Amino acid sequence: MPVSAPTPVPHLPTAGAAEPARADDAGHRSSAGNRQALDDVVRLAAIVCNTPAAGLALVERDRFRFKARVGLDVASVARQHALSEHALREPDRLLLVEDIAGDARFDGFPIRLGGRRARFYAGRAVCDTAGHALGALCVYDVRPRGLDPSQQEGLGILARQAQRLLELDRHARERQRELSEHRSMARTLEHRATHDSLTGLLNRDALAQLRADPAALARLQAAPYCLMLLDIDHFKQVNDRHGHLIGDRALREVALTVAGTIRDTDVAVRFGGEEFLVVLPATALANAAEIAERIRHNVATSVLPFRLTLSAGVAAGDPERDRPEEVFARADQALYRAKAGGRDRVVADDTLRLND
Ligand SMILES: Nc1nc2c(ncn2[C@@H]2O[C@H](COP(=O)(O)OP(=O)(O)OP(=O)(O)O)[C@@H](O)[C@H]2O)c(=O)[nH]1
Repeated sequence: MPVSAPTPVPHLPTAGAAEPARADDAGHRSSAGNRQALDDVVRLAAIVCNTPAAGLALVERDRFRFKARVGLDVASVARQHALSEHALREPDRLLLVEDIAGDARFDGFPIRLGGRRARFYAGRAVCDTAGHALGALCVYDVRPRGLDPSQQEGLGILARQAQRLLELDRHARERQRELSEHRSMARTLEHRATHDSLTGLLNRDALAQLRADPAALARLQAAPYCLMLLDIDHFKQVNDRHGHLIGDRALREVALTVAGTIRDTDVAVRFGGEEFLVVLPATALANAAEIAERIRHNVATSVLPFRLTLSAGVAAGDPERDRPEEVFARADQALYRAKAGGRDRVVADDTLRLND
């Protein structure tokens, strides 16, 4: 069979696919660099074999989808009509069909090049490392013809290169997946380390981290700022009368109420067993006391099967003048007065005004 005269190889990418090319959706996603390298392999196949068209067709369910192509009018072919299906059956050999029209097995072969039916096909299977066929590297022409031995060898070499590139793609995808698993694991661990598992609020370690970070501390202490301490009343009795599970439910209910009442810029911490600390940046004492009162009211009217109340102490701080420990001590003192005054109430620290 004579080898045809040189046919110009069109430039990539080829326009006019019968079906939009979606090879990257086929689980064969490539990096931009690898995509270019696969395009190069396909173009080189056309140059080596001196054909106007070439493609890397990968199996995607019941179709072959062209991962890279040059000179072809279609983006995919049904497997039942694809010559590459025959190439896969003998992956160690080149499938050479010198005249497609002359072979009844290939009736209905749909590949077209620049509007003309393909008459010549040569394809070499591309397999994964386990030997499973992934698809085929193929060349096409509009005239019946053949390939000389060096062209056949060249197509085989390029099929191996395509296989290497697809393997690199797979490794890159696996690394990407591992990386995203590690990131998600790190996020989970970080969340566990900084949040109370029962209520979902921040824990004391998280508060310590915020205090150790100058930028975060400055945000929390934006003047005037307040500290609020909330402590459930007679919580021991709740546990004793209703059991620890109901006690836990009550804690979650209070945490939800706190989280749902404060602003996004406020920070709520489960500070002890049944004690919560809220930092309210840029909040005046009267406003913080109002928020505490709202929390107290919402908890007292919550949907628990018994009446639950809490006491709150609120104190204001000035970052220029007060150390956080001093503000905390004043909020704690106010909480003590709320408990001593009969519980189910909010007490705002007034020592600052007295001292001023
Ligand atoms: N169910 C449950 N109970 C907890 C948890 N953490 C702490 N507690 C309980 O909270 C109760 C706190 O009791 P106390 O410190 O005596 O205070 P109280 O009964 O609330 O009394 P006052 O604060 O004086 O009103 C204890 O019984 C703890 O066992 C928890 O995670 N779940």
